[in-house]
Amino acid sequence: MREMLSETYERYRDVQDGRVADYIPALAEADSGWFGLSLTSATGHRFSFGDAQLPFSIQSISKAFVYALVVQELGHVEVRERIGVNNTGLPFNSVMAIELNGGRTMNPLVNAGALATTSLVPGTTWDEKWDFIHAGLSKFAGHELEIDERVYESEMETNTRNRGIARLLESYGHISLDPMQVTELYTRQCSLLVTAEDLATMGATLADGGDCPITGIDVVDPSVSRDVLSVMATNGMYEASGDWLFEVGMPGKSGVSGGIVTIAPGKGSLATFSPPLDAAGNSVRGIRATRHLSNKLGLNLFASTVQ
Ligand SMILES: NC(=O)CC[C@H](N)C(=O)O
Repeated sequence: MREMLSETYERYRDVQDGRVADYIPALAEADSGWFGLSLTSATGHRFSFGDAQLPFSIQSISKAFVYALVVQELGHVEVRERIGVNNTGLPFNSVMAIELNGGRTMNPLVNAGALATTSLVPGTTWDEKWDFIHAGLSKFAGHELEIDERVYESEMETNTRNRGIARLLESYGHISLDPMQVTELYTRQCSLLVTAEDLATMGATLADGGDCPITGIDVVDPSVSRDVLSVMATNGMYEASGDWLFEVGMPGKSGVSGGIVTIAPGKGSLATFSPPLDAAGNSVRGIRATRHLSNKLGLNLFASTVQ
């Protein structure tokens, strides 16, 4: 397996396409050459190559895991009614997606739906809500995750658009907490530091029906994992989710710092890290490497044979 990861690394390391995100100033400092691959099986075996132990802020990938924790608390009927499960067909930070849909969010994996999902986190104070998110995402990863305070401050200074989205949802009555508090919580969850190895473990927890294969801790129920994976399949790569599912054939979730986590249900998870992004905000090397490994390992859920 390690040879297959190293072959994939060599195959795509020289790809020069894509641009490192710079709308959050601290993210612009990333090296465009960073490239890491990690795979964790549902039985807890791990294989890594390249910059798989380099920490980066989790960004949008946090949305899938906070959604899991909220569905676990509130149940999938209520969360589906409130947040939705359909693709917007629009960029991740779209305001139009709200306006075109009667003031409602469409799904939990773009900013509007993620802010609304974070507003449903249990707890009476901001600190309690934050502890819930922090402890929950750490359980998925199998150890306590740290915060990148620099990324947090940098995004807090520039996240006027997300504050606007939260305020717009408030105007429609579709957010369950003060919009500024929600934006802070959401920005903080996006600033948690992970490595590709952590992401692969988080994904393997979903692949294994909610049990972390490294610690054995039961983080969410199997029915919650199932819901999260279906929402990742339809929305995990924003408006490019159809292209992704067509090419890779597995649920995945990306973030603007360059991470992608992909889940082979029942089998395990593959995580990639490479900062240069395409126009939709998905890692260019990450997409190519995952597509290649999906084909090589026969992981496409829609394929009957290895092609
Ligand atoms: N696509 C992303 O990873 C976006 C996350 C980022 N924190 C934002 O809200 O803009």
